[in-house]
Amino acid sequence: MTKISGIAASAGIAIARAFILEHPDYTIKKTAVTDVEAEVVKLEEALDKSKAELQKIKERTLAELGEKKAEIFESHLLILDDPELISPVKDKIREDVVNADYALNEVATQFIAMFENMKSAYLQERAADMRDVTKRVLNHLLGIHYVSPAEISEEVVVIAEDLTPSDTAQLNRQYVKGFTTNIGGRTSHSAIMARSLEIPAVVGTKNVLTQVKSGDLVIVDGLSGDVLINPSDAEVAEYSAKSEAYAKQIAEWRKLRDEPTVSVDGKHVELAANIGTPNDVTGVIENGGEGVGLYRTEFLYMGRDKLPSEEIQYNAYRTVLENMNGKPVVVRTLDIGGDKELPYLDLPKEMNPFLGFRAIRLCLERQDIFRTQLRALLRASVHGNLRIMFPMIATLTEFRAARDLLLEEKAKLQEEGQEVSDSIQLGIMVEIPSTAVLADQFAKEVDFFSIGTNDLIQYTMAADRMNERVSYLYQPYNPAILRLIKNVIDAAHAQGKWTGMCGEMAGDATAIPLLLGLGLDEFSMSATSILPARSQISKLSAEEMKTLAAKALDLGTAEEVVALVRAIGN
Ligand SMILES: C=C(OP(=O)(O)O)C(=O)O
Ligand SMILES: [Mg+2]
Repeated sequence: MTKISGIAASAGIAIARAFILEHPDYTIKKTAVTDVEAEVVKLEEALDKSKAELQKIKERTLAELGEKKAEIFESHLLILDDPELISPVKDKIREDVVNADYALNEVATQFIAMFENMKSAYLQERAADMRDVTKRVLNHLLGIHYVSPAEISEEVVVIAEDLTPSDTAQLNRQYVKGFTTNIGGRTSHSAIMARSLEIPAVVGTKNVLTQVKSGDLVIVDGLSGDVLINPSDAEVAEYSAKSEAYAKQIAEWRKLRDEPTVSVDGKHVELAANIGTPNDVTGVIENGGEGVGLYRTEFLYMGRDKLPSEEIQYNAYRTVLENMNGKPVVVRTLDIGGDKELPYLDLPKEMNPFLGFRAIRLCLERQDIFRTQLRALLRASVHGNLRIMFPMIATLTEFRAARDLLLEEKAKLQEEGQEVSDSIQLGIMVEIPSTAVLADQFAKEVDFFSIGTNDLIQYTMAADRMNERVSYLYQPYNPAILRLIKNVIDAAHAQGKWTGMCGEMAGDATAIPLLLGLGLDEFSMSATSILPARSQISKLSAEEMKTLAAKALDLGTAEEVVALVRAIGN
């Protein structure tokens, strides 16, 4: 057995065979061939293998997920049978005397560009199908063995260098029992999504990919951050018992589902959930969330080929508001950039994407994108208790500019006779130190703050949240961070406003006593963290935590703060 350690990113234990997920290299070279007919045969064989594969996937999808989801594979099969695509590829092989993969790639690229430039949304979407199908055939031509995360159909633990948020979104919980990666941190977006999918995960192991072979038995302990490769029978038994104990603990927490969140001395706080898609609302309700404290709308913009229309967005926002049944829902406007990319926006590569053209900076420049989202939100506002929040606000001027666009769109909608709620609270994320420092000025103009510690910590400590090499500097408990949090909470309270926190720190058992003591009003976290947090708070005294927080603010290091909190035996 080999044991390696990483960062515990999503709780739970997974025991299954390893599935190595690697993104293939599709660099294609043009080569002059001597036997063109052999290339044509190669192409035909690759087409046949692709069709057989697609047929199988289609049948499985039909049986497991229904007709609608299986349709996509039917359309892929049709593309492979389409003479308008296949004949020009064969012609090119014969006329240009070139290799099959080159000819296919050239012809398909032209079709993709043509579809992308079509006016009809239906035809634009065909570009994505064409891209997918081409890759499948190229896999056979180039001898690449690639199975996309969506196609995994047996119980596995996924092993990868890194997972993008869109890879993670494709993971099927039924088969993917856990995952572990070389890079990433607890607040990288794949880790955040693993928590909402409730898939145990360990990230940032640095070398799991070189240690594990496909088919090895792997244990991923998302509670401790350990990964065991080819464990003994005794170890498998030990971890199975640990997994059962964890399941029992969850059942115990579930009893608190419909209870309010109150400390021993009667202080109420609100425990809300972070979500990425309307589907996540089920988890929020199952886990007793008192609201949605952060709806990361950028996932609505991912996994597609173009911007989502106002209607698509309106439906998503309305679904979340209706399903939350009057409970508050904080929707954050588009926060693209950093580790969340939108290939179809074709933005230039940046040296420091986390410090670059992202979130509100992009929205204030690309007002077409921003206004569409604001309209969709305003229209949806009549279906529940909507709160709107702007991400990455660095200056009051940015907030005012964003607020003015919102007000303009509201006035336009009302002129058009559309109903818009008059009680939408408008707040900002506090994730840039300048805003945390100047919170007293912001508090006069916003309705609420939500502290985004994932970014606030990385910007305050100058330590990339995705880079495990500097993860030792990523210190939620550093007194510098605690002082910024206190500044924000006090500034809000002085103006009669509330402060929430939607960074991962809000659900962290070591941070919770301090945050309660600092007077945080709303804690927003992964849905699965809500019940443990409720249980923890019910055993704490808010008054005592006030004293604890005051002591922590006076300490010099994160380690001293952790020791102080641990000493209360929480
Ligand atoms: C919640 C936050 O936003 P995101 O993780 O999406 O950057 C944060 O920065 O704390
Ligand atoms: Mg952020």
